[in-house]
Amino acid sequence: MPAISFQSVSKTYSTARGSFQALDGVSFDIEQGEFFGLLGPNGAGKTTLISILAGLVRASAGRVLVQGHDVQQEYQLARRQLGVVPQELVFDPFFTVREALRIQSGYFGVKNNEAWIDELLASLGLADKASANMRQLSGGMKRRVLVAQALVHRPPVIVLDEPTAGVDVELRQTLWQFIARLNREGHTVLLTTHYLEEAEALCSRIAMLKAGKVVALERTSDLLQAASTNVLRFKLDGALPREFEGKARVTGRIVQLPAHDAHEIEQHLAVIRQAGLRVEDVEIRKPDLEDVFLDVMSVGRERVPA
Ligand SMILES: Nc1ncnc2c1ncn2[C@@H]1O[C@H](COP(=O)(O)OP(=O)(O)OP(=O)(O)O)[C@@H](O)[C@H]1O
Repeated sequence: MPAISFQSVSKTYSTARGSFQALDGVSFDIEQGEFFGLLGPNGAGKTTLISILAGLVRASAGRVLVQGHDVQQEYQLARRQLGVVPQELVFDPFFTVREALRIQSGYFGVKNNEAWIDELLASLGLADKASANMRQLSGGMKRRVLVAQALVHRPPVIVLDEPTAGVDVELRQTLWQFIARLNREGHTVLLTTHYLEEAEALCSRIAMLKAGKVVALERTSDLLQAASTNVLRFKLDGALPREFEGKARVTGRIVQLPAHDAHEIEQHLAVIRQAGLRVEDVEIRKPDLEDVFLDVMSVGRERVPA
C-alpha cells in the first residue's frame, strides 16, 4: 500500500472572472518510507494538492488516499495519518508553547503525551521556550512550534509545505536533522520547497508540477544523471551580452550557462571577449537540481507525457 496515492486529481476554483483550473489530472503514488519532493514554480498547484491531501480543499475530480484511507470519505482516519506543517504561520497567541502542543494532542485523542512533547521541544530547540507565550516568539520559533504541532500525534506521513521559507541556517539544520531522523525511523515525508539545494540533498524522488500538471516524476539521481550538459559559471564585470539572454541563469554578477562540450565553452568565452567584457572565477561544474528544474520548466522540455 502506498503512503499517499493521488489518483487523477483535478481542481477548478471558481473566481470572480469565471473558473480557474489549478490541477489537471495529477496521478502518482508516494511509497512507504520515501522522502519525496514536490517542486514547481509559484502557482503550479503544490499548495492546492497538499490542501486536498489534508482535507482542507475538495478535489473537483479524482481521489486521494493516505495509508489507504480516502481523504474525503474517511476524513478522520486519513487526517490521523498525516502531520501537516502549513506554509503560513497560523497559531493561537494566548497559549504557551507547551499548552499549544497539549491542545493539539487532545485534538487527536492522544493521552499521556508529555514524554513525546518533551522530545519534540528538545529536538526542535524549543525546550527553553516551553512556557513562553506564542505571541512572544520570533517568526523562526513559531515555525518550530508549527512543526512540533504537526508531529504531536506521531503521524506516519509528514507533509511539509515550504517549511524553511524565511528560516535561518541553524533552524534549517536542526529541522532537517530531525525530519531525516524521523524518515530513517520509517516516516514517509512529502516536502514542497523552492530551495532546490535542500530538495536535492534530502529527497530520493521528485515530482515537478507546472500549471497543474505533473511534468517530471523520477528518482533525484536519475533526474541529475539525465541532465547531460555541464555548466560554465563565471563572474561578469558588465551587462549580459544579448547572445546569452534566455539561456543564462543570472544571480547578481554570477552567470551560469549550459555548456555541452569544450567547443561550446570556447564559443561562450568568445562572445564575452567580443563584447569587451572581463570574467573572473571561471569554473565548469556538473548540473544541479536547479539546472534540471529550469530545463524541465522551459517550454517543450517536460520529462513525462503531460
Ligand atoms: N481559493 C482560490 N481561488 C481561486 N484561485 C486559487 C485559489 N487558491 C489558489 N488559486 C490559484 O491556483 C493556482 C495554484 O495555486 P497554489 O497555491 O496551489 O500554487 P503553489 O504551487 O502552491 O504556489 P506557491 O509556490 O506560490 O506557493 C494559482 O494560480 C492560484 O492563484
